[in-house]
Amino acid sequence: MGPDQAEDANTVAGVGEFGLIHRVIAGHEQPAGTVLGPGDDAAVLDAPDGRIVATTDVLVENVHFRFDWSNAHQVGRKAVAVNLSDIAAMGARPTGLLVGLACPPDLPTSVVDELSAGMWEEAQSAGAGVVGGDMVSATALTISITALGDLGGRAPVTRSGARPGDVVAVAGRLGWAAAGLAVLGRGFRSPVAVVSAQRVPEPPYTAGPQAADAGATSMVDVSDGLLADLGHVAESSEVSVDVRTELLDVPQRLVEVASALGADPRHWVLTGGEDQSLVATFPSAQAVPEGWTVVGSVAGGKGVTVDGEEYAGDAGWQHWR
Ligand SMILES: Nc1ncnc2c1ncn2[C@@H]1O[C@H](COP(=O)(O)OP(=O)(O)O)[C@@H](O)[C@H]1O
Ligand SMILES: Cc1ncc(C[n+]2csc(CCOP(=O)(O)OP(=O)(O)O)c2C)c(N)n1
Ligand SMILES: [Mg+2]
Ligand SMILES: [Mg+2]
Ligand SMILES: [Mg+2]
Repeated sequence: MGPDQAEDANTVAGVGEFGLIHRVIAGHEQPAGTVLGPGDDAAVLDAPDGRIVATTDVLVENVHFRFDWSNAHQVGRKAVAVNLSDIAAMGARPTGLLVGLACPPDLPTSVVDELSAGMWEEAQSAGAGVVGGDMVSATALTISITALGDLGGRAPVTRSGARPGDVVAVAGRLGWAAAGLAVLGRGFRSPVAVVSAQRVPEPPYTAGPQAADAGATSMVDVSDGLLADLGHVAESSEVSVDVRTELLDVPQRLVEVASALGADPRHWVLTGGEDQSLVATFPSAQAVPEGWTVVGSVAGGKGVTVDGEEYAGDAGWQHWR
């Protein structure tokens, strides 16, 4: 760090580790169930049924977000949303978040403030709070979040419970964030509906516990792409999954954006990540709760097909490819 950064009270280096921690832990009311929030060596959360769900996702600047595409508040919301969709995908309700922030020294403190505000907004929308974290120096802004959730006495819905004869259903949007990524990647900022979806996903948090209560046999959130994430269910459950395109909604908005960009909207719906929707399997169509749409079925065998055929393109996002 140069002396300039240490002296500039508006950068993270100027404020220092503990100054930064004070900024983010003050001024928020913890939800009921948080016995002890940030400030001690660990947080304490009530876990009435004695079982806690825990998950971690890391976001790195220029890999998961760009500040010329999104502002810090939006990035904060997204960082929380991608974690809380994993909690929902187990059939649980989010309770608390632990936020690891690795900041370059010249990062303005205003960015940390906005990130923190966005995180709190998204957390509170799902009934959770930020109960702790860590602040360190780094060369690239990195956000590592651990989310905790309460199963409320439910059995966890895993990736491995799908059975031949089950139906596959989706709650939430598909393809919107991918359309937004394509738009932003070409230097455009509109249409705002798809760009907003890329900036801040809208996971159907309550649909996770709802599906669990309805007897979902397996569930996963769609972070990498419907086909890619169903691939994890198929592998873990030792079944095959077929997605029927006649059951898949390809929204008019996506059709329009795709036609402007010369892209295939169906490809976004099938393989686009980052909408953080939920896909689950249910023993029958009658068991599928309101708000969920049947998109396919489970059979014996292996792998994921579309209309009975292997999909020609990539099934979803993979790092280092
Ligand atoms: N470094 C790691 N150490 C241990 N487990 C890991 C690590 N990275 C990923 N996992 C586990 O591998 C599984 C798949 O990870 P991932 O594809 O990131 O899931 P998701 O898309 O739900 O975030 C998860 O159970 C995750 O906790
Ligand atoms: C700057 C930028 N480039 C590319 C993307 C697209 N992108 C980055 S990560 C990702 C998939 C999901 O992220 P991952 O880290 O795999 O989350 P997980 O599956 O573990 O939940 C996608 C589609 C983006 N959001 N921002
Ligand atoms: Mg992950
Ligand atoms: Mg997941
Ligand atoms: Mg992934």
